[in-house]
Amino acid sequence: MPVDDVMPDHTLQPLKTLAEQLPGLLFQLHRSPGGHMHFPYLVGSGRRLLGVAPERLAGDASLAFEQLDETDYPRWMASIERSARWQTPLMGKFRLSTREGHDRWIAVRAQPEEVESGTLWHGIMLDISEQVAEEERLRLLSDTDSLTGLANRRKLLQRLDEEISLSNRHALPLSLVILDLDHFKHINDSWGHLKGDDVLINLAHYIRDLLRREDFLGRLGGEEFALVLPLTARGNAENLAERLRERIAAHDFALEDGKITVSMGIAEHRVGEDRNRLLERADSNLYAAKHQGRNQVVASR
Ligand SMILES: Nc1nc2c(ncn2[C@@H]2O[C@H](COP(=O)(O)OP(=O)(O)OP(=O)(O)O)[C@@H](O)[C@H]2O)c(=O)[nH]1
Repeated sequence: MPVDDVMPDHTLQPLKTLAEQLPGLLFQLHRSPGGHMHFPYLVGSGRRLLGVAPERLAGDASLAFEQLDETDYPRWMASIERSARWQTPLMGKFRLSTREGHDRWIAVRAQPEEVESGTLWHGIMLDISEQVAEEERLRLLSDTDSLTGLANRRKLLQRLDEEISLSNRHALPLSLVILDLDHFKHINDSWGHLKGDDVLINLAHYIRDLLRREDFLGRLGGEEFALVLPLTARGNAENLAERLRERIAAHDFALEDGKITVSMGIAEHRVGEDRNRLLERADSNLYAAKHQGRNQVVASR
């Protein structure tokens, strides 16, 4: 039953004024047993987000649902079905593409009621785009190394775990490369810590630009980086690492006559192997590369 029918006027007017201040809208959504939906009641400034005149939505809700992102649409239709069938609250969020071309995130919470003519939901939609953007900013911050802008250790290990689980499930090749700057202490000592930082930043960007999109580069810590190479067997990882090593040794990092070189240890994941064992094997190959004179790639163990 629409709100206007049950509320006295003196209560209704403040409610409407209040709703106009909401970053969203209050609504009733009706669904007939045959599946036709319409919005008998819509109030609040957020109505304009739906991009369709409320009078038209009063006859046909599908005009609003058509604005949903193509991945959200089937999900929401299924949620509405479920909520009607089990009389459970309808809740979640979806993305709306507005006419101005910005995506907005809308949160919905609605309670279904069985009525003679089908199901009637009473609910609220709120524009939560700012909160979602803030969550995304914090997520990025917690995943990013602040000096180089690469994935940090936490994110890198998380990605490695995901790739290991894919590799275990589908027996797909996966390689890990650990890359460490040679004699970096000497660079800091000779040119200062700030220059050392510049070298780390430039090296990170230089390597990233040489990689494919599927390859994942992160900073493990200090002057140590790691490359996760999905769908890459040891031989191919070795070719890539060798190419990187040569390019880095030839690159001008603006250190007057100083050159930058790197050592790398490679390990290809073995089905069933856990992350720590894989890291240990790559690390021990890196140690061998350092021990054998640096500026080289080792993939043997
Ligand atoms: N500028 C700068 N230096 C860092 C950073 N993190 C670690 N370092 C320095 O990296 C150096 C690492 O030194 P070592 O572990 O002795 O290694 P190395 O001198 O590269 O020698 P090898 O790895 O054996 O070739 C130390 O001087 C650290 O202070 C950083 O974020 N910025």
